[in-house]
Amino acid sequence: MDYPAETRRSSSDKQSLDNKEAKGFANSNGDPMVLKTQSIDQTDGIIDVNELSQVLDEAEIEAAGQGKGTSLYLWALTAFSAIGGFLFGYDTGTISSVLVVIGRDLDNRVLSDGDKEFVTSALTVGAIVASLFIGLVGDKFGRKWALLFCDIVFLVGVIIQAACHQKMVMAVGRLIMGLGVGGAAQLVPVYIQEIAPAKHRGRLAVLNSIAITGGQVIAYAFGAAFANVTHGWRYIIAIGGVPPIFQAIGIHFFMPESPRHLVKSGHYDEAEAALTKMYPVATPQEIEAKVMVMKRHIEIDDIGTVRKVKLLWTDVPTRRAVFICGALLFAQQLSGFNSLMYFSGTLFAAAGLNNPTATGLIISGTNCLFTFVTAGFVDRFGRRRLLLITMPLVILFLSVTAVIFYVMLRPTDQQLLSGFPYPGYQTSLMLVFMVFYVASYATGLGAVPWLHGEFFGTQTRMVGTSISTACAWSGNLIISSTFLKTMTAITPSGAFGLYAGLTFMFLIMVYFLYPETAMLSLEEVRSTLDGGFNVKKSLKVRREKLDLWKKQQAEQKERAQSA
Ligand SMILES: O[C@H]1[C@H](O)[C@@H](O)[C@H](O)[C@@H](O)[C@H]1O
Repeated sequence: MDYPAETRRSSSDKQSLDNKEAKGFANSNGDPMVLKTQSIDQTDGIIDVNELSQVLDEAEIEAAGQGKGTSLYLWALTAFSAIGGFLFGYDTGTISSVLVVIGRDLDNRVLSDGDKEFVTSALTVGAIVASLFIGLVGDKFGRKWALLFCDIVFLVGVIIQAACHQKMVMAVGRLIMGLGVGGAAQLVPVYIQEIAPAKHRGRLAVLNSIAITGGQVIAYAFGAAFANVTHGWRYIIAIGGVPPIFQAIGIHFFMPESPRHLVKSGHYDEAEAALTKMYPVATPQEIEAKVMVMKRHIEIDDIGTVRKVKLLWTDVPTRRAVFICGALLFAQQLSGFNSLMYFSGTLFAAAGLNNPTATGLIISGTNCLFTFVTAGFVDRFGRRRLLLITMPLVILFLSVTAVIFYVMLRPTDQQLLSGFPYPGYQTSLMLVFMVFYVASYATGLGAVPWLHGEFFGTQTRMVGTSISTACAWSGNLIISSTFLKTMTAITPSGAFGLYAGLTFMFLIMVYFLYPETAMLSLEEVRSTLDGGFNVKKSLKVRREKLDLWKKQQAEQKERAQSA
């Protein structure tokens, strides 16, 4: 459809434009974001598009046509793009099992702790690099083509690793794979957030976290299955080549571009078609309104890469977003979960558990299972509340694990010695508390920080999330490259105690600075950071929205009953 300066609407549509009133925050200029109490009935059905998008509450436009739930197509699309998350999980998950069974296959010698950390961290370095540039690729060529690029890179990384015989070649393969992993980690949540309706945005985005953690479980399962197969680790890695091929084909034939990107590149018809499929109960007018709002934003947004990057610092609310999102993703990593993800095989083998890879499966399985809990609660319950409940539990269970380690390792002078007969009940107790720790991590810190795209305006979403994603991978690098050495330097109990202390520090930050974003439209979320971190205000707006939503639900029910 051509978008003329004027759009004709039916009188019932006009009615629905009357007396709009929605409370929001002040924008960065200090103007209230109350959008808007104004009648345009006098326009005899002809509405200027700019006027229209100013008159309509953008939150309402975002909500328009969503019906009772989210369309099957939207779920399918989210699940399909989350294959990127699955690859992130699978490729970070395989290393633990690979390191256990790799034996003398590289350079014809057993890998040292340093070698293991080196090979493990190579992927993370690649991921940091990718997260810093993939946002620009996604902005220029579109989210889906950037994701296709990641799939190709994944494949190259898989082939190099599965065929390698030297540590250095393995590291190069992991570095290349890291480019794909980091790219997907950055693109997929943003793509999902851009297509998702406000009410279910959290849940849909958490689907990506489920894919990540599910990928890790499957990596462990294959690890266990191939544990006794000669050169089984090569098969474990090679299997990871299947999903990128599948996704690449799907991207070509089925996946629509993010409507926002389509509008940006002037493909209004395609944007409309994509939105119509995503919101099957929306009227053509509602779809039009959505496209118009996007168009208006994009006109304001199109400011060039250098200015966008500058805005990360010069625009104060955006700077706050970079800080809070980067810090939370950093906190996620410094809570130490990936030390278990990458090294639980090595750790449990040293502690004397018979099947270390299967034990790792318990860890990754718990992580995945509890991410479903997040999906169930993140919108209704709120992101902030989930964090404030689960982070103290993370601290508690990490501390208990530290104490158990302390007691268990007394006979070996606080060093974990492979082959020492540690009492079985102590090792099992350690496993139990690690499982509690992982469950609380997965319900909050594991998934919520990946909703970071919400805090940025469309201008800065890609570059802003690039920075916070890079913070996640930097934290990951710190943990993966130091965990084994930290355990030697400050003892295992010291290492887990350290993670507990760091999480405590970040809990204080969340309490004072992390606003609630559940139920708010992307625009409202963005404005929560105007003039401060506005924690109290965000809670108030969320409560109002929730009340309104409940009221609407009750009215709908009443209408349905009386009909
Ligand atoms: O959100 C994910 C998830 O928690 C994964 O299990 C973990 O390995 C990643 O590092 C994290 O970013």
